[in-house]
Amino acid sequence: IHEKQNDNPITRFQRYLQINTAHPTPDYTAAISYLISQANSIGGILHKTLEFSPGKPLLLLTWPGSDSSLPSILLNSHLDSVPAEPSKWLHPPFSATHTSDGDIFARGAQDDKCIAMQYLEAIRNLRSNGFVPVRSVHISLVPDEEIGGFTGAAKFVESKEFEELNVGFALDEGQASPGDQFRVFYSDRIPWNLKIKAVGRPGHGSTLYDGSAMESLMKSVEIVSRFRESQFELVKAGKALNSEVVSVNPVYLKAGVAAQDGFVMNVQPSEAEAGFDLRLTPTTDPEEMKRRIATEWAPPVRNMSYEITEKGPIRDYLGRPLMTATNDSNPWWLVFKQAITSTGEKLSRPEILASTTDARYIRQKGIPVLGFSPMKNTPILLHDHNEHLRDTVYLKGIHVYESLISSLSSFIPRSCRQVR
Ligand code: MET
Ligand SMILES: [Zn+2]
Ligand SMILES: [Zn+2]
Repeated sequence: IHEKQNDNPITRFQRYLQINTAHPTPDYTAAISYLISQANSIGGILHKTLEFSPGKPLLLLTWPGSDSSLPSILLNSHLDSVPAEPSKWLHPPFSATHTSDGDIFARGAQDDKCIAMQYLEAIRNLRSNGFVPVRSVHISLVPDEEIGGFTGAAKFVESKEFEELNVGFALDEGQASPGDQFRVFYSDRIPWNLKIKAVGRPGHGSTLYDGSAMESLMKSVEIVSRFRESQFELVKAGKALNSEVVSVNPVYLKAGVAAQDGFVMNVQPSEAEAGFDLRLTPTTDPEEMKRRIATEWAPPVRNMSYEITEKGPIRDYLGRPLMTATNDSNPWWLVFKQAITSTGEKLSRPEILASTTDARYIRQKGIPVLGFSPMKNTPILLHDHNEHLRDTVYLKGIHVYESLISSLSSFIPRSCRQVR
């Protein structure tokens, strides 16, 4: 009884949540050694730690299948979390406090440490029921997703270790569903970091003159805001989901001598800059977006310049948008859907994810990936204060993964069945 109290699915989840994996100093070493200890306690799971960028370890766990010639199943989860502001939380963000209501409070409870532990718990249960997978099941626990994945998943998918996995289908994180149906994501939006900069003649703070850096930048901010509104209107009118339009949100403004100390307030600066988080839909024409930025948002006639940092790929290796088919043409989709419905659960219409995940790097290789986090009747709290997950929702998710992992790992396409 004592052991059960101290070691059960909830306490094992809490222990993972208590490891501080927040940027800028995520404790990858502790997270990985904890996950290895969990894999060891399950038994029959191989582990390998890879390091593609210094100080950025990646853990690969493998539950070997009985037929290693078949493409494998990959379950991905990132190790890192975004920072939290502890003073704004009801419970410390790395306490993993379990309240009397059943909620578990922690940064990472939804995004996305839940799925890593749920994958493992599902395998633990399947193994103790004597289930043996046909296809190998791999779990990748990757660093640095929250800062773009360049030093994590992006390097991993280009490695010989990844190629050797021969992945046929992958699951990655999704997002909570406030309603009674699970959500599933077939694509992500594409993040661009945009900086626009204006230069102009400096001048006395009392003078009205044309073409100051501030005036130019403010004109641009207005134009960007109008574009933002045009997109938001479509959402508000119910014509599109958030994830089906282009979003642009200002994330910083930088200008002026006054910005440094606030004392000198009589100088109009010679440079002014704004930064935006821009998210394209998977089918947005990137060239058209660039033309808009160059001609309307940062035109040289207003002495403006811009810099776009594309955070990851836009098209796959064949030049197609990074989208996974969710129709009969994709047998994995049918297996996925069936595995969910067989647990008595419902799936809502497949969506594009408004944010962005490491799934884009795997899709770029031409591998089908679905974004899925089994959290329903749950408020969407990723990156928010008081991120939490209900214990019953977490436990239900383990059973959903048992169904998914057993179905996906034993799936044999019709064309192969005859030969066998
Ligand atoms: C900018 S790369 C993606 C980081 C994070 N997952 C986001 O969507 O914002
Ligand atoms: Zn995430
Ligand atoms: Zn996140």
